Amino acid sequence: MRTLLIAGNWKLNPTTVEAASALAEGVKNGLGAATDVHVAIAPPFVFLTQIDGVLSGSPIGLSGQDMYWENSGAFTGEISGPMLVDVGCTHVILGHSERRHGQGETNAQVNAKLKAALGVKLIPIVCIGETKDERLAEQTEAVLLEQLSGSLAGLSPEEMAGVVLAYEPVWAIGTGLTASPEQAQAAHAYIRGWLTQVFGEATAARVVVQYGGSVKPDNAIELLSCPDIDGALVGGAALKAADFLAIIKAGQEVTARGKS
Ligand SMILES: O=C(CO)COP(=O)(O)O
Repeated sequence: MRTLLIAGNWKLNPTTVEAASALAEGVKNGLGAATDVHVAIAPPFVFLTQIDGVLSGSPIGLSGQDMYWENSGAFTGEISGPMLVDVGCTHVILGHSERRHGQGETNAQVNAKLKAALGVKLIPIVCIGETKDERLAEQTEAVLLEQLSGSLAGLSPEEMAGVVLAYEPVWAIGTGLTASPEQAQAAHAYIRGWLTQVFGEATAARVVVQYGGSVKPDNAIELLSCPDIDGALVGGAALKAADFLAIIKAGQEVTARGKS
């Protein structure tokens, strides 16, 4: 079985280094040394150094929320892969819908960032997912196909095996609307099928595909129990240590029970 990855995307929260440190401390203390599921948090860039210190000695991964495809140079406002590595990051989120739709980020740009991330040995978490209108127009699979083929273009099977995908239906993000386990599993099965076709069965079986979109303590078990859902990318509920820890616990329960 793939090891579940429960990751917290803090987005533009919290607004002070004290609050960010306290949140990270709460997650670290609650988790202890447990490693049966993988855990990562993605604080805002400016808090990464401080939080790397807080996480010292814990198995929790540290993630950037984005990065640029060049390593250095005249790119005002950007953050590069080597910089993330230098401040202790292990992961980086790429192509989040809030960047695709809010900042006009394209599949080609996500692909360039992905290759740069792999180049510095960061574990990329590549986000994909359809909008409400696209789902209503029955375009979900067409949108996933375009995002998968564009964002993951040119990867070898070995590189692909080290990439995490996050299926985040845009209509479920921050809305309290969660994809039903059936809807989520169907999308994940489509993604796994595409991976099998393009990269082969052995690689597809290794790729961790998270679900994201209003994951909460009370819906985590049923989502994480789905055969092709290998973790969660958590937004709002990752801002309360107790809620995030409860989602991690759900992952640990599913892991202990095993999936069919
Ligand atoms: O966008 C998300 C994680 O990247 C999900 O956010 P919410 O959990 O707040 O819906």
